[in-house]
Amino acid sequence: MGTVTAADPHPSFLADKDAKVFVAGHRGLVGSAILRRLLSLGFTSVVVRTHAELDLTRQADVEAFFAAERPRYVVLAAAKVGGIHANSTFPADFIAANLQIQTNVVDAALRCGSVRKLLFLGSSCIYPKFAPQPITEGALLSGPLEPTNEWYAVAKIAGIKMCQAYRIQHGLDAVSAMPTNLYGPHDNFHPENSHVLPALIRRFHEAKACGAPEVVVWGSGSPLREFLHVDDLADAVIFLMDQYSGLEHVNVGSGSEVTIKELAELVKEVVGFPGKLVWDSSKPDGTPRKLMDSSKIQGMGWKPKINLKEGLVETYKWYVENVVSDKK
Ligand SMILES: NC(=O)C1=CN([C@@H]2O[C@H](COP(=O)(O)OP(=O)(O)OC[C@H]3O[C@@H](n4cnc5c(N)ncnc54)[C@H](OP(=O)(O)O)[C@@H]3O)[C@@H](O)[C@H]2O)C=CC1
Ligand SMILES: C[C@H]1O[C@H](OP(=O)(O)OP(=O)(O)OC[C@H]2O[C@@H](n3cnc4c(=O)[nH]c(N)nc43)[C@H](O)[C@@H]2O)[C@@H](O)[C@@H](O)C1=O
Repeated sequence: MGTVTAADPHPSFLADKDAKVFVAGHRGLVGSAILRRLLSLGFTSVVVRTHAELDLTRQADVEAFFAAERPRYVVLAAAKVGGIHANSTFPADFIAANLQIQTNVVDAALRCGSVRKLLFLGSSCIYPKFAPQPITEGALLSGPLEPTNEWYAVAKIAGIKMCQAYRIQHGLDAVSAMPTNLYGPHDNFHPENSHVLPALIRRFHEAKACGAPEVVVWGSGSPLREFLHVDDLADAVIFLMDQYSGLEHVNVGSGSEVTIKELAELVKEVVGFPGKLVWDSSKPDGTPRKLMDSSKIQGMGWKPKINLKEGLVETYKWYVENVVSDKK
């Protein structure tokens, strides 16, 4: 790690800490974790833009930004993201914004001529609804998608293919990482549009604060989900930026799964809500199970470090200190 060899005259990512790194989406769950990790590793020239400063759906603005900044490395963590309800309610936004953002960024990265490596972030929803478990990278495009998020999934599949096509035709070192369901500080805690874990943290917290007797949880409680703390994902992203240059995307998961019922019981315990759970069966369950096979990245040497209970305790503390206190 971090060496220059005769075969490859370029330093590795981790030996190139003064190079310009563009982290797109640096205020989101994933981008903020990657930014923290890069700064703690000693990267000195991380370039960021808020959505208001640079709308990545605007091709001309993205090209102008890349031509002016000429980054050497790009991590694409900007996307239109949401949970099961947001994905099924705003399909046009999810497919259009994501296709635009990723197409503009990957193409501009090639055109500006300075980019040595780009990492694109997809999601485990790219896989077929009934893919054999645990899901290997080879399951891509082997069956129909989960209907609640197929538009988002199609955009993410196009992102993987875009990286592959630009590698094959132009030699751009563009790699793709497919994380499982993520959580941690700077997550989106919106009551309807967020993912399940931040949604439940907020709902249990607010129910406890106002003395409500029960909390409503969506669906049947039976779907299984695999959760990974975003700091573990950030480590994996840095690891792949440094170590991986392949055509195929790479799964990034924790390897352990819980039912939504087990998750709800755990959040209830961590928040300290004394009441009961009520299930709203009018809400969709989504994919019954999506446990990823992460043996490819684990075989290269990356491993997750944070278990769900400790990650949840820390995330709830962050929520109370940063989201609840901001609302006061
Ligand atoms: N959260 C999860 O569970 C998972 C996430 N991922 C992937 O990780 C990546 C990041 O997700 P996550 O951090 O959760 O998402 P967030 O919603 O937390 O953050 C997304 C970021 O992208 C920015 N952004 C969105 N649209 C634009 C735009 N048009 N121009 C510029 N910036 C924009 C947002 O800025 P602003 O807030 O200002 O709009 C925000 O900083 C995505 O590719 C997602 O698919 C993969 C698996 C699971
Ligand atoms: C990462 C992944 O995330 C999304 O897929 P998902 O895993 O189905 O996402 P989710 O976190 O929203 O739900 C997980 C499960 O949890 C249940 N559930 C219970 N109660 C709440 C609740 O209050 N909110 C939410 N959102 N879900 C709830 C919910 O009914 C479902 O059974 C994709 O759209 C796409 O964005 C993607 O790639």
